[in-house]
Amino acid sequence: MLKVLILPGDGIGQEITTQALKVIDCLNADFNLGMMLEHGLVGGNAYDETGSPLPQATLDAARQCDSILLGAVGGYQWEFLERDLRPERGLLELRAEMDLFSNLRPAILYPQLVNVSTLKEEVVSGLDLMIVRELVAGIYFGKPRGVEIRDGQKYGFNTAAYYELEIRRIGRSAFKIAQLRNKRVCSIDKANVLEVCELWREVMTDVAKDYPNVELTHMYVDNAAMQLVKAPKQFDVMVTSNLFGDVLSDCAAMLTGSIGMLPSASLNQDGFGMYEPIHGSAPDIAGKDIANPLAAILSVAMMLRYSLNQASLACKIEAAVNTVLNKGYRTQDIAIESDLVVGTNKMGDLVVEALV
Ligand SMILES: NC(=O)C1=CN([C@@H]2O[C@H](COP(=O)(O)OP(=O)(O)OC[C@H]3O[C@@H](n4cnc5c(N)ncnc54)[C@H](O)[C@@H]3O)[C@@H](O)[C@H]2O)C=CC1
Ligand SMILES: CC(C)CC(=O)C(=O)O
Ligand SMILES: [Mg+2]
Repeated sequence: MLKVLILPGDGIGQEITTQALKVIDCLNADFNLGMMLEHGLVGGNAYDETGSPLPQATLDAARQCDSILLGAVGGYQWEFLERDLRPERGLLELRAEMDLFSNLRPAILYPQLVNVSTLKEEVVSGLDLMIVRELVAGIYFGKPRGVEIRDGQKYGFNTAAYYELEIRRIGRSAFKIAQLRNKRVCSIDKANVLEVCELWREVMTDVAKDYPNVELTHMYVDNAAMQLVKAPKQFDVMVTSNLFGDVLSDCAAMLTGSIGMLPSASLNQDGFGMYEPIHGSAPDIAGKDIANPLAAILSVAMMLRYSLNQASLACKIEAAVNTVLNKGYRTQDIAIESDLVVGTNKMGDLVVEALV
């Protein structure tokens, strides 16, 4: 029996996870998946109920399950809490506690959405790139950090830091993935300015020696942002640090039509994973039944493929998403005038219908 911990979180996290659960229920009922679900709290909801954005019970459950499915965390009402109590801190801690250092963010343009991308068809059609983001170190975790009074005024500071081993292991993840794809890794850094990136580049170059069939190139992050918009199909695998990966993956998401289309996997050394859409809790649209649940549903597909050894069921989910898009159904974020616009719930139902 596969045990999966469900952490819907806040805002649209709740609505989109409900749709992903419909898909899991269907796979359990009709395809004998045998997935047992446990539900837990994380983020703002967890803070409201327990006083912590990552309750001990959630962490204990995370340590005892085979995989985690997470919605999203955060919301306006928690923005003024002390930083360690904020929803985002709960998610960051969960990633760190489970050592989920390898964050895979595939940006794939479904052909049905080519006209929804903000870029021209010839620039984006056929886009299939993989962003490999380091997830448990770098400036999101570096110390010292804080805001204090210096020289009679407020002074804010964070630390961008990587150990060689932290760079080496994310490098290996990227090269291994590239070996299964088009055998090209582009490492993104800012080595012209930052010492930490100088080390990043040096270590990536060294890791590359173990993967002679994969081509390694380097690119500065400012240029990478431009190239993603100018000629995104030049990339196969992009490997980068925590902050740069966070920013570049939101950018890449828009090439596919919407941030509501991008799933992700966050893996540790043993292949244990947490799966979540790359978007946040979208408080601006929460509770309106308009959020796109496809990133959450496609995150279930990634879970089946990367952690649960069920690649054929993963393909079934992806095929079902394709079928629904082929029929012209769209949530608002990926709709153009001629499409059949449906809500979050209906989109979940349509994917389930296409599955069976
Ligand atoms: N992994 C996580 O849980 C993340 C949490 N956050 C948190 O989420 C909250 C909102 O942050 P934002 O910067 O606004 O980022 P966001 O990703 O939540 O939203 C950005 C924009 O994209 C839209 N959007 C996002 N997901 C969508 C979906 N599935 N369907 C249709 N439209 C969608 C939103 O309506 C909004 O206009 C903050 O509290 C932030 O800290 C942000 C990013 C990641
Ligand atoms: C902790 C999250 C709010 C960071 C983020 O934006 C992300 O992981 O995509
Ligand atoms: Mg982000």
